[in-house]
Amino acid sequence: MTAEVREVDLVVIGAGAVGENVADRAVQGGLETVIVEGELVGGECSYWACMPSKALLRPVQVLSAAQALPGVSVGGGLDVPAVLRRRDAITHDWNDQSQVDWLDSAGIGLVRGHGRLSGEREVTVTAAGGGTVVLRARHAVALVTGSTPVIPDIPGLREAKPWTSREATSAKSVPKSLAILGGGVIAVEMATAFRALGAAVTVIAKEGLLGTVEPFAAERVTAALHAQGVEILTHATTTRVERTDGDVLLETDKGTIAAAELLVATGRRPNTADLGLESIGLDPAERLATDDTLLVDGFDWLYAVGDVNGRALLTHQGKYQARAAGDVIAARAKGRPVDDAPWGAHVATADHGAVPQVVFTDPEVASVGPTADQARAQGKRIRVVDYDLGWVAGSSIARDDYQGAARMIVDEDRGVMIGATFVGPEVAELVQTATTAIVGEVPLDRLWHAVPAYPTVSEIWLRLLEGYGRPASA
Ligand SMILES: Cc1cc2nc3c(=O)[nH]c(=O)nc-3n(C[C@H](O)[C@H](O)[C@H](O)COP(=O)(O)OP(=O)(O)OC[C@H]3O[C@@H](n4cnc5c(N)ncnc54)[C@H](O)[C@@H]3O)c2cc1C
Ligand SMILES: NC(=O)c1ccc[n+]([C@@H]2O[C@H](COP(=O)([O-])OP(=O)(O)OC[C@H]3O[C@@H](n4cnc5c(N)ncnc54)[C@H](O)[C@@H]3O)[C@@H](O)[C@H]2O)c1
Repeated sequence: MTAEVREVDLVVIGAGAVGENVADRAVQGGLETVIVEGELVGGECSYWACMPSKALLRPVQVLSAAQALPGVSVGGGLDVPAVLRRRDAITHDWNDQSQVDWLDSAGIGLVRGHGRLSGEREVTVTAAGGGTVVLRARHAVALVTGSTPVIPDIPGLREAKPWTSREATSAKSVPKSLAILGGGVIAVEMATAFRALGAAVTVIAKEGLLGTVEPFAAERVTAALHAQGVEILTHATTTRVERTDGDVLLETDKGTIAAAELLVATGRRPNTADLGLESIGLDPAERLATDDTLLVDGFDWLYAVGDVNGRALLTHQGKYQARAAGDVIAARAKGRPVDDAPWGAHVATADHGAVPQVVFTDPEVASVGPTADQARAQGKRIRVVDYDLGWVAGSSIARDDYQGAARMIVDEDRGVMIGATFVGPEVAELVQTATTAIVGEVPLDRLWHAVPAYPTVSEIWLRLLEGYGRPASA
C-alpha cells in the first residue's frame, strides 16, 4: 500500500502546549501548518503534569491558609474524593476534544500518530492502526516532543513497576504509603500533595532537596515537609528495589523503606529517541543544541522547541520559545525581516537569565534569575539583600503564623536586579514583578518609584530596596 503524501509549509511534531503555540504563531504568520501528535493533544502539562499536579496542591494550600486564621472554620479538612474529582475535571477526564476543537479553530491541521523524520524536511507518521502519512515541509520542521522521566539504573527498579509523574498525577486513589525517589520539584510537590491527602510519605533523595534553588528556600521547604509528617532521607543511595505481594521495598544505605507505591522523580530527559534523527545525520543520544531562534545547530530548516531542547523544562518558558520560533519560521519563509538581536521578537533571550519558576509546595518557592552562588560563579559583582517576609505588614494580615524569606540579587556594575527568590505561603504571584524588573533592566533608583500597595505582601519590594539603600544616601 502506498503512503499518502501531503505537502505543507511547516510540520510540527508534538502537540503539547509548546507545539500548539509554535503552530499557532506560524499559522498567524501565514503558513500552512500541520501538527503531529501520538497521544493526547495538549501534551504532558494538561494531562499528567502542571494542571493535575496543581489541582491536587491547591486545596492543600487553601486549607493551610484557612487553618492559619483564627475565626475561619475549616470543618473536616480535605474531602479526598472531591479533590480527585476536581483534578479529573481539570484534565477533562484525559479527553482532548476541547484542544482538538481549538486546533481546528486556529486553522492548524492535525495528523494523529507517531512522527519520525525520514529525510530532509520530511516526516513520516505512523498511525496507531498502522497506516502511514508522509508530510513534506516546504519550509521547516519543528521538533516539539517534550521530555520523559529518567528511571535510574537500580537493580529491580523497573521490574517493581514504579509510578512516574504520570501515575502520581492521575492516581484514582491515595495509597496508604508512598515512597518517592528523588529530591527535585516533582518529589517535593508530590510529597506535599500525597501527605495532605492522607498517605504516609517517605522521600529518598540522592542529595539534598531542591538543589537548584537558593539553599535558604530549600531548607524551609525541607523543614515544612518534616513538620507535615514527611520522612526525608537525604544523601541516600538506593541499591535495590523489589515489589513483594503487598509493598515495594527499597534498600538504601540509610535502611530499608517499605511503601504501598513508589514514585520515581529523578529528572527528565528530552524525547529524542525514535524520532528518526539518524535519517538526517543526528545522534539521538546527543542534546539538540539550538541558537536563540530555536534553530538546530547545523540546519536551516529544523527547529527544536520546549522540553526537547533542554533549555528550560517549564511550560511558560517553552511557550515563550514557541512564540519566537513560530514567528521566525514564518518570517524566514515569507522573506520578512528577522529580529534576532538579543531581546528581539524572534529570540528566546530570557532563557539565559530570566527564567521564573514556582515550586508549589507549602511554603511555595518563587524565583527568577540566578541564585547568589550561580551569579558569583558567572563572575558577577553582586550584592545580596535578604529580608524576612514575616515582617511585612501584608503578611501579618495574610495569616497569623506567616513565615517566609526574600532575597534580591543586585548586579553592582549595572545597578539592576538580576535575581530574586521568595519562600513563603502563596508567594507565587510575587515573582512576575521581579521578572519584569530583570527583563526591563529597571535601574534600582527607578524601582523606588514603583510603590507597592499597603498592606500587601508586595511591600517586600520596599523593604528589599531599603535594605539596599536609598539613592540619595548611597
Ligand atoms: C509532574 C510535573 C509537573 C509539572 N509542573 C509544572 C508547572 O507547574 N509549571 C511549569 O511551567 N512546568 C511544569 N512542568 C513541566 C512541563 O510539564 C513541561 O515543561 C511541558 O509540558 C513541556 O511542554 P512540551 O510541549 O515541550 O512537551 P510535552 O508537553 O511533553 O508535549 C510533547 C508532545 O509531543 C508528543 N510526542 C512526542 N514524541 C512524538 C512523536 N514522535 N510523534 C508524535 N507526537 C510525539 C507527546 O505525546 C506530547 O503530547 C511539570 C512537569 C511534570 C512532569
Ligand atoms: N512547579 C514546576 O515548575 C514544576 C513542577 C514539576 C516539574 N517541573 C519540571 O520537571 C522537571 C523534572 O522534575 P524532577 O523533579 O523529576 O527533576 P529534577 O531535575 O528537578 O530533580 C531530580 C532530583 O532527583 C535526584 N536524584 C537523581 N537520581 C536519584 C537517585 N538515583 N536517587 C534519589 N534521588 C535521585 C536529584 O538529586 C534531584 O534532586 C524539572 O526540571 C522541572 O523543570 C516543574
